[in-house]
Amino acid sequence: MGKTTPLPLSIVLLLFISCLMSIIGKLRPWTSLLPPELLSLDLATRLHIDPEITSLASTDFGKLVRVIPAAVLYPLSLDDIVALIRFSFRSSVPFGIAARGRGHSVRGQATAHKGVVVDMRSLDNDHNNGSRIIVDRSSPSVNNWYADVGCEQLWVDVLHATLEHGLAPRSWTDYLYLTVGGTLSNAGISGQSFRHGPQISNVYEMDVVTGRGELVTCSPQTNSELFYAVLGGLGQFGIITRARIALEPAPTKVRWVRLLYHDFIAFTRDQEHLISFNNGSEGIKGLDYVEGSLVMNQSPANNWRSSFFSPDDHSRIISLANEHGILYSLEVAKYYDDEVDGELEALLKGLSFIPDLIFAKDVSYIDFLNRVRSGELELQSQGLWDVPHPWLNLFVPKSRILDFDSGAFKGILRQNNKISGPILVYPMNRNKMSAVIPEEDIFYSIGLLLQSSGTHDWEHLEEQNTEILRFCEKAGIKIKQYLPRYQTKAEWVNHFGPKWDTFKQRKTKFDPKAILSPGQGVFTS
Ligand SMILES: Cc1cc2nc3c(=O)[nH]c(=O)nc-3n(C[C@H](O)[C@H](O)[C@H](O)COP(=O)(O)OP(=O)(O)OC[C@H]3O[C@@H](n4cnc5c(N)ncnc54)[C@H](O)[C@@H]3O)c2cc1C
Repeated sequence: MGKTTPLPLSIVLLLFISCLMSIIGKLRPWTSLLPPELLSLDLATRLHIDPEITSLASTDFGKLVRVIPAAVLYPLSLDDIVALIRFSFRSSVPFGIAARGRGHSVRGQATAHKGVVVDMRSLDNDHNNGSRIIVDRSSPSVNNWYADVGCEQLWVDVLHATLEHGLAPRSWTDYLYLTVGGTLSNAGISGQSFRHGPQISNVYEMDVVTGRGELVTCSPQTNSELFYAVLGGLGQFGIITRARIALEPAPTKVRWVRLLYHDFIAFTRDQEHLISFNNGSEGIKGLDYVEGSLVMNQSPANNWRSSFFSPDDHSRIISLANEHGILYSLEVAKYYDDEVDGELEALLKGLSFIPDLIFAKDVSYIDFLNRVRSGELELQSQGLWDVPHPWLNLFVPKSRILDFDSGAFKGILRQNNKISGPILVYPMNRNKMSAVIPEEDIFYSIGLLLQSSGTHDWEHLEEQNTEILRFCEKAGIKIKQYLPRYQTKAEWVNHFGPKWDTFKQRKTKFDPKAILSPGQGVFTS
């Protein structure tokens, strides 16, 4: 055996110091940003400070901002979330905590500067024995059928689990790969909202961990203030861990129809007529889904939201859009099991779409609800999904929608010709909506779902958004933003309007140290 020579003392010392430096380097975020006592908690092994992990949690689908947290918690159970919030609440220097669903916000709403991001998806683990979606249809009344759902669950998984019982939620988002907790913190809107209200209007009960670290069950009957605060509450009052979602019998098929218009007045008149038959009013059951979108040069009729038209129809529509500058595509759906022709014909009778430009197809209920997924997968395969998304979502009062069309659609968007992505426009009823909306019975949801072609050229789309907002301000169009991220307190106060005082009082009650969802920027700059 060869003789081993001991390393010179200076090298041993050097190695020791470099090891120490690397450990201190790793610990630095703890010691400098979070109280070191956090390490003594049970959950410490599930708190990660690795720069690769904190970097992933520093941005979102929008790819417009970057806010680095001190750590990311991968909770094993609700106890971890309770312990973390309680710790921050009791600490002399509380730190921010943000629940992160899928991080599909676009302006850093699920981030926590120097705080802790809680990766909610990790609750979907073996520890919970796959019991995070439980369907109950034991009641004789359909109005009492529900699913108890963990808020880290994706809506697509809720759909599959409930369909096994022949049931499904009533209200949806267009895209299903969003978490239940994430959309319930905003509103969750789509073409069903005119009829059933947004997703936040279809919840019976929730479990919430408040900013004091207390786990509370709330409903319209019990702890109702917390219940109404949390739904659409931008994550400001508590982390939702379970929601009881209203269900209805699921249909098997959907007749999906698109009607094209060149006249915006006729288009909106028909949309408003169609949403007037909601929930059996005037003895007619009405449609199950009503939306609409613009068709123009850089916003083609087929896009990632859905490739509805055949190639031949698509070329025909594009050449007509070029001729008119803009076309408007009214999109409706009627659910059914056996027969739909007569009922649908009666509903669409007398509408003023361009003769012959009506297109229909029959699809399964699942394929209809999950219609955006194939477009997403295609963009992903082309490397065009993970690009900046400077989205702008607005609610515009019905009385000013024609002015909005002239100034924003026919004016700014056409002149700039910078559009790239779907542009949605569809009406909703105030009486179904509890989120922040304009002061009118009917208002339009406008979604400018734009994306940049590369990673850096999004500024010009953002300038266009600013131009649209300035136009509304100058023209006195009292819009409300959906999913906003304001920079100043004055803007938030203006956003909430008369609801601001209640919002603030509830914050003092449920999260007095302003720990939760700091990325929204409502109570933290
Ligand atoms: C492709 C795409 C399509 C979309 N389509 C629609 C649509 O049709 N309709 C619609 O309304 N919206 C739509 N959205 C927007 C979507 O509703 C929001 O992005 C929403 O935030 C859901 O995303 P998320 O689950 O990733 O939540 P995140 O972005 O992770 O979180 C959003 C906010 O909620 C908070 N939060 C997350 N989970 C919880 C929880 N359990 N408890 C309390 N607070 C929580 C976060 O801290 C953050 O402030 C779409 C977004 C994308 C990217």
